[in-house]
Amino acid sequence: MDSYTGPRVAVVIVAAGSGTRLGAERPKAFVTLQGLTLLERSLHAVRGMRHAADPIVVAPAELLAEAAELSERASGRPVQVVAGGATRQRSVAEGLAVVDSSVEVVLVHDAARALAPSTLFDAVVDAVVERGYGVIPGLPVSDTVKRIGADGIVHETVDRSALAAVQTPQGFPCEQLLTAYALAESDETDDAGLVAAAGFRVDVVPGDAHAFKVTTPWDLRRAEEMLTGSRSPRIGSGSDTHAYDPAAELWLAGLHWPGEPGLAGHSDGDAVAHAIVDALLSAAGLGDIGGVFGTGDPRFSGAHGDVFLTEARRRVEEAGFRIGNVAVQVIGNRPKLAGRRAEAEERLSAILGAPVSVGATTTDGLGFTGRGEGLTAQATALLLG
Ligand SMILES: Nc1ccn([C@@H]2O[C@H](COP(=O)(O)OP(=O)(O)OP(=O)(O)O)[C@@H](O)[C@H]2O)c(=O)n1
Ligand SMILES: C[C@](O)(CO)[C@H](O)COP(=O)(O)O
Repeated sequence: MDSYTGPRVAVVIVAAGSGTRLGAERPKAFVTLQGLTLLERSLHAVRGMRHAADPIVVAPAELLAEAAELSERASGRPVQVVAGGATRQRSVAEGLAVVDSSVEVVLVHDAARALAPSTLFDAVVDAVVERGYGVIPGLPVSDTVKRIGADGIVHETVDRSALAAVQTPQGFPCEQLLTAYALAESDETDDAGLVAAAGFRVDVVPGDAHAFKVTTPWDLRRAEEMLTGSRSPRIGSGSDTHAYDPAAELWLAGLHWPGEPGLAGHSDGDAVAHAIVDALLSAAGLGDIGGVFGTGDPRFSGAHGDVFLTEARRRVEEAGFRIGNVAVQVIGNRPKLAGRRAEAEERLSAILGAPVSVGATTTDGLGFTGRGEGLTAQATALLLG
């Protein structure tokens, strides 16, 4: 952003935790939420900021390469990625170690708060600039809070009007945060704790309910539901026609059909797969198969349908969609699909991770399909946001 005249901002995104309470197969920041990892979603929020901000990603040492690739894709440019430490505080310190000396405001953000909106990041920067000290987003505590003993006995009710449940991004003048980390003696669960311990003032500003931390499987489900409900479903349609080529092998609906005349084409001519790819891309607003894969690209010469379907799925998921279902109809005299319909549906559903139904019809001898010159497939795809 050449015309940007605001403060120089860096956002340290801590993504090096293991996510033991989530219990997923991958470290939490690398778990996907509607097709994008928590880390990518956090980076999208940074990218959407009104303020120009440089993200710095702190990732598990063994996932540095993957983190760099995801970060570059989500940010549209190379991103500094460093290895984290054993605690959140150590990980933040590793990120701060590479903050450029010209940076004026540093935000520290949990990758786990993947749905925190860009507006919250901007509001925190604005408040830090206006006040000249640290600010943290917080929400009022709505439950009654009790102080309890180790034995589970309730000792007292805590005055909740004096409490806030604090979130990230937490923002600070760069120098104050660096000083606090340099002086750190205690192990705090947030950055504001260290900054306050170093003697600097920190204020709470209004938080955002979307900035909740994905900690448990229940939180992940809640995040999924919020995303599903937040975008309208989208449908798309696609069709593909190929002439029969008796000299070629037939590949259709991801299956090989020995003894049947094949279909002519740059790839394997699988009209069913290609129609589905077009339906998926159109539903996501990502163009069409020719634009995405290009018939001139030698990588796709002779490629089977699963190559195109897998890449189309990756792209729609990367765009934040989940495939709801796909329906496809084959129009032509051959092959007779009925005997292998279930097999075709199973194969296509496995590739797309969503139900695919396959039907077939003829055209009563009319047109090119009726004359047995070729075959058409028409597909409709539903994407959920
Ligand atoms: N050594 C650590 C621990 C945590 N974090 C990051 O700090 C944020 C908040 O931590 P938390 O939600 O507690 O994540 P985990 O430590 O991964 O979770 P758990 O305590 O369930 O293992 C997360 O984005 C996490 O990736 C980190 O970068 N390095
Ligand atoms: C920084 C934080 O997200 C603010 O609420 C929180 O303290 C992190 O806590 P955890 O102990 O790492 O779960």
